[in-house]
Amino acid sequence: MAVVFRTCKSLSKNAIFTRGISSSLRLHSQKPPTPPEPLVNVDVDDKSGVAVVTLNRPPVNSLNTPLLSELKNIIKGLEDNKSRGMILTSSSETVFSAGLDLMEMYNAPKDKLSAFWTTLQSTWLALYRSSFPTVAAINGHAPAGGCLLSLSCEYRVMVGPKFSIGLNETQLGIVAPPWFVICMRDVLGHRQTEMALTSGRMFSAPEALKLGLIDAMVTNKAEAITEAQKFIAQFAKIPPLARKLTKESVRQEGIKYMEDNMIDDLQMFMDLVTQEKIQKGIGLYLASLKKK
Ligand SMILES: CCCCCCCC/C=C\C=C\CC(=O)SCCNC(=O)CCNC(=O)[C@H](O)C(C)(C)COP(=O)(O)OP(=O)(O)OC[C@H]1O[C@@H](n2cnc3c(N)ncnc32)[C@H](O)[C@@H]1OP(=O)(O)O
Repeated sequence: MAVVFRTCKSLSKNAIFTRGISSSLRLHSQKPPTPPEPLVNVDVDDKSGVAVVTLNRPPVNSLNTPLLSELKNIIKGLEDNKSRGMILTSSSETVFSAGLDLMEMYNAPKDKLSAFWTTLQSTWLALYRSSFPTVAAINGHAPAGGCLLSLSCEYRVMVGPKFSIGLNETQLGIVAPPWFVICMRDVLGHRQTEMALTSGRMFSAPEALKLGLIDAMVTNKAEAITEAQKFIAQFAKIPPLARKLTKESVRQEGIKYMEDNMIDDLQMFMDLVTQEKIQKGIGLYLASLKKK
């Protein structure tokens, strides 16, 4: 797996920024400061043109505005570079993503809350409608927003059996927005989605496989990446434009929902999340996570 520098340069603003800073600082000081780790890494394979995109925000890859923004820029960069495919995975050994960063929603000023949700909306749309094949290599727990990212890809390979996945929002006293529901329904169908979402149930990898929430279960990350590459390889001989238009057609409901309802969806989020009892609930949940 090789990092294509030209691609990375155009993909990660962070990469250009850190290179620029460190080379100029070297003139003035002995020890250049360590550049910050990117929140999302991207490695493009020279031969296949497939990108492995790795969420890298320890400890649990909770999705905050900067991470989502970086992910969106990477997806846009891959589009511009006519990527052959993208595999989304995590640098953590136990967590794919803990979902939305609850700190972004707790006692947050309205402008930050609004920026957070609109970044989530646009990042989701970029991933959901991406023209290239997408696979989630789910190498750890994937609750809520972590599950949403997985569902937005075309194929899911999960490391099992001990990790879990699901949309657990109702357990937290919050409501999965309609586009989360559409994503789940795309994959599970109406009845199983209703059962899963109303209970906020988290599924073990074997349960998820049985239900169809994931497509394959493997025992480690390397196997997950190999399976993901195999899925993407099957599109090598399919004309990309036909594939892209077909994907858009199949996913039209979700795409249209978001395009037509961005502002209303933001309003619903703001109205719900700023309620006192919801804030209290998020605070208690965060405290329970920290007490563990
Ligand atoms: C009708 C239409 C209405 C429309 C309205 C829309 C409203 C929708 C609003 C919100 C939607 C939200 C979706 C979400 O994604 S909410 C997030 C839900 N996530 C979770 O429930 C997962 C919580 N985390 C865990 O279960 C675990 O952390 C786990 C991922 C299993 C990993 O466990 P472990 O490895 O043991 O790690 P720790 O639990 O010890 O966590 C380490 C530290 O990370 C902090 N943490 C964990 N998760 C989050 C998070 N999501 N956000 C922020 N911080 C998180 C945790 O507190 C630990 O912190 P510290 O080290 O300081 O103790």
